[in-house]
Amino acid sequence: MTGEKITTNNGVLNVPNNPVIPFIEGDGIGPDIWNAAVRVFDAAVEKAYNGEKKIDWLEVYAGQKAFDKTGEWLPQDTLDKIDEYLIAIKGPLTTPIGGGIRSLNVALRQQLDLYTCLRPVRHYEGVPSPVKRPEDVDMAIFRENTEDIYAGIEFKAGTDEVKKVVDFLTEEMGVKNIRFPDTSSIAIKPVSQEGTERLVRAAVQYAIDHNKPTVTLVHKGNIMKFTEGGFKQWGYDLAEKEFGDKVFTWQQYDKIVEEEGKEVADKAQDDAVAAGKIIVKDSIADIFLQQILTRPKEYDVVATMNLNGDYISDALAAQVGGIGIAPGANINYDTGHAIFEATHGTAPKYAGLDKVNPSSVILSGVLMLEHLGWQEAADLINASMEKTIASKVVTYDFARLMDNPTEVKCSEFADALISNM
Ligand SMILES: NC(=O)C1=CN([C@@H]2O[C@H](COP(=O)(O)OP(=O)(O)OC[C@H]3O[C@@H](n4cnc5c(N)ncnc54)[C@H](OP(=O)(O)O)[C@@H]3O)[C@@H](O)[C@H]2O)C=CC1
Ligand SMILES: O=C(O)CCC(=O)C(=O)O
Ligand SMILES: [Mg+2]
Repeated sequence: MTGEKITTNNGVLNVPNNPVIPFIEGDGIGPDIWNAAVRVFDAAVEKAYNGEKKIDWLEVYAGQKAFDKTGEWLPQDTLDKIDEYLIAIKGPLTTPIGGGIRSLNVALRQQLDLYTCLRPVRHYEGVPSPVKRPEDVDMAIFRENTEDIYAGIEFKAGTDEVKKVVDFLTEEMGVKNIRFPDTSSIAIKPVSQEGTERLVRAAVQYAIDHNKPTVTLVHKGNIMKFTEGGFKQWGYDLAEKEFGDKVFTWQQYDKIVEEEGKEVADKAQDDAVAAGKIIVKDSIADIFLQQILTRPKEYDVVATMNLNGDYISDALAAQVGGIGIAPGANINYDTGHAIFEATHGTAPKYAGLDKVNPSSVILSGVLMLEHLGWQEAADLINASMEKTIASKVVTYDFARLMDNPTEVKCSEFADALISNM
């Protein structure tokens, strides 16, 4: 290992020319996409900086590969290394359904307290899409990454544990509406003011930094009044308290309507827009899922809880070509820790076939390069991605939706990206 550590000073990253960056290859299609992606990253960095900068990749283990080597699915050494080197990148990891280990992806986010899952969604010209105007989709999803039902607090039907929970709820808390108490599993959904505030703070700051006109708080607060409704309330309060005259919220709008009438409120909102303030609004999750299809232009930055964010990110990805091209990052803006990762999973039926689209992990790497301040290398990959797709050289997922494509393998798509840089 010849590289140096990335460090942080008062929230500002200090990136050496040869940073050590840990990577987790991932399960299933992980090795296929990682082997393609790493060549693209190295080529872009080499070309952008003429050899002055170079990433020193450090493999760390999680998932099946870790288990085969160490008998553990998520070794402490992996967490320690990411903690030490601050920035990492990973492929997808398998989570069994209905039993077995809990998600390693979620464990990494929780144990390193990577409270923001940032998933920007935009269209690359030429990418096939099921909607008429995919170019209207340009959103950044801020998904809370440590709370909600992803906390994994669940009690299985038929166990002594769930019986205790049901007895406590019915006997001590006066709960009368567990429909089938003897055969229910129970899950707990913690959503906190602190968790909400740090996520919404990051989302509004992102809107300011990236010149985005709106932030939308997405919730199901009509039904889950204190968790999802709390998220909405704490989110609005935080925006008003910490961002003052940089924002105008729908909560402020409603108050003006109540006190001075709708005309005055409309004028206040128009004035706020004219003054370049960010409009902070909210939407209930079900109608939001309709409106991102019918009126995507109305949404820019989206702040939401863990489960909503998981659903919304795959749904939005579909509108711009699917999860094969949807990048993501898990970030703690306070400590500087971040793990960049594809939005999709391990797609086991394609594992080892050198077939799938590596763009999701490649564009996650682009987010990482931007995060490091290596914009020139990020720009090279973005431009090459656009050029390659425009020339219809694509993997199977895009090829099946295009007229006259040149379908290439995962590794060949990486070759094309490199030669088009
Ligand atoms: N962050 C992570 O590590 C994540 C892990 N997972 C885990 O992955 C496993 C499998 O999950 P599953 O729900 O099947 O979802 P996956 O995302 O693994 O795959 C579902 C489908 O999405 C398409 N797809 C996925 N990746 C690509 C790609 N790179 N290029 C092109 N198409 C792609 C394929 O569609 P088609 O069949 O149409 O070709 C695939 O069959 C589970 O264990 C799950 O828990 C899931 C999500 C995230
Ligand atoms: O951890 C998993 O297996 C799934 C996670 C997931 O779907 C996501 O983060 O988008
Ligand atoms: Mg998901």
